[in-house]
Amino acid sequence: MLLNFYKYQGTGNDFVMIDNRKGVFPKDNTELVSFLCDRRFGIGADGLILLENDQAADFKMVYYNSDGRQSTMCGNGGRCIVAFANFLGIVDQEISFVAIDGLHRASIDDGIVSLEMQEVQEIMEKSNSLFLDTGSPHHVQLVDGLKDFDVPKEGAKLRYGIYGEQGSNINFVDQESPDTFNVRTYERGVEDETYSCGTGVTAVALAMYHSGKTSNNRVRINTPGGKLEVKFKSSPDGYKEIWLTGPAKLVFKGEINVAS
Ligand SMILES: N[C@@H](CCC[C@H](N)C(=O)O)C(=O)O
Repeated sequence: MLLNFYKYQGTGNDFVMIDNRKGVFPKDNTELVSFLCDRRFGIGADGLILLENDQAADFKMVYYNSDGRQSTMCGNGGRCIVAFANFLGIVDQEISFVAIDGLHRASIDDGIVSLEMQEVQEIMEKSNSLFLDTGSPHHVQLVDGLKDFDVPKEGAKLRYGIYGEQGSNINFVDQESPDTFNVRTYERGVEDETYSCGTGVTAVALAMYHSGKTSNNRVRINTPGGKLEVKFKSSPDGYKEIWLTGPAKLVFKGEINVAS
């Protein structure tokens, strides 16, 4: 069977995107998703995203990590599926879609996508890190020498060492200026460093504000794959109106032969 796909990337976090509005994709086929994401034998990506019909919103997003398993919310993937929906002509300026963590609003302007993330009520402070869930679980830790830090090794140690079966994504951070941070992320379910992680960048922005490293509620984040911005409102019961903004691009489209 020939499978049509589109390849998108959002600040270097890349995804196989499939229009599954006809509902023909075998959603429980972990092996197939892992093959499609394989960078040697398949298309290659950090994850795979299905665009599906939804009764209450413009569309539904189903996200898989490259290990082939469905996972929690993907911020960069959410920005890329908005660009994909715009390319397919199924949305206009103001967009809403349903993901595993609920309804999201979004907008797109000349390839730049702003995505509203779910509210965050709790940020856990540990001895040298913070932990919060921005749609996916994130460990946030300031480090010296981020540029040369062994993110795959140190990230795996923490992901498997202190976060049990569920695991967590691991973000290593250094501060560039009062409102700008550099971030490198080890991603659960990719089990390696990715060029960028949207829910991770969102977690870093909130964690840095929460711990007083910045007093700005509009935070710039540099990742190896590009620049993102997170703005938010702080309230007595947490953080809301959290918007993740950055580029999302179609790289290529194609078809791939898969066993039917
Ligand atoms: N790259 C994503 C995060 C995707 C989910 C994450 N790997 C997990 O399993 O928690 C993003 O941009 O947020």
